[in-house]
Amino acid sequence: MRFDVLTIFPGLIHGYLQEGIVGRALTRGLIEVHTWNPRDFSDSAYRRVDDRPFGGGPGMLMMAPPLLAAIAAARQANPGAPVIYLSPQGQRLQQRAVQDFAAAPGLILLAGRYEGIDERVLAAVDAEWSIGDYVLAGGELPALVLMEAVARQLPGLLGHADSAAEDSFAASGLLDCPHYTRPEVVAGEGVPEVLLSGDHGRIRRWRLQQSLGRTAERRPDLLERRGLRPDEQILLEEYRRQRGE
Ligand SMILES: NC(=O)c1ccc(NC2CCCC2)nc1
Repeated sequence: MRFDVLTIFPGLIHGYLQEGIVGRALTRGLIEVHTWNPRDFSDSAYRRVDDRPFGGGPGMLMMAPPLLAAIAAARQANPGAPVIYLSPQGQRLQQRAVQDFAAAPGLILLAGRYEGIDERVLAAVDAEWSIGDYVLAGGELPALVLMEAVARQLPGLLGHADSAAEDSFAASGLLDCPHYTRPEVVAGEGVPEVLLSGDHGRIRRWRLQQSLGRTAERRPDLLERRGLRPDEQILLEEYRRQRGE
């Protein structure tokens, strides 16, 4: 899958991609990442990409012409890829959308800087997405978040076991259960004995029960939307009894 990122700080994108699973996906050729710097598309002497806002107001805005030219170049290089602008005004990114993006032929990600971009650029943008309700100095981190979330969905990236487990929770719509590894005792705290029992049916049941309980406690909104199977309802009631709720 090919990602094209439009950014005046290409180093931020390439730097992050040296490590981790996205870095590995790059070296393994599972993904390609190209950056386009709007400065290279500026027709001004000083490669200007920003200017003062009409109507006044603090800070600077990114000018439309360099961004529109960079978008056109990226579309040429990544045909069929949707152009996505990362901003707090966008739709909230959730796992469902990540899975849909993973099926796209490619993605072109526009990372803004300064106080934002000229509104007329949005005529060349297919969708606006937000990674959360907070404001960052640039769209590069949101672009990297989207790229990593999508890359993890690509077959062959995580290796069979992990991606299957991951999907089970993403598909289950529940929060993850607690995890433990060696050493068995940490600061006097042991590991739930069920996990040492070797009884895989019991372990699966305990993990589902923990996911249900934690989701009910921390994200009741997720349960609202998802609903519970009768067997899950029973597990959750038992969880609550054990917790003395
Ligand atoms: N929540 C977000 O996904 C998000 C995206 C971009 C951004 N800042 C950018 C947007 C235009 C100038 C800086 N802040 C936050």
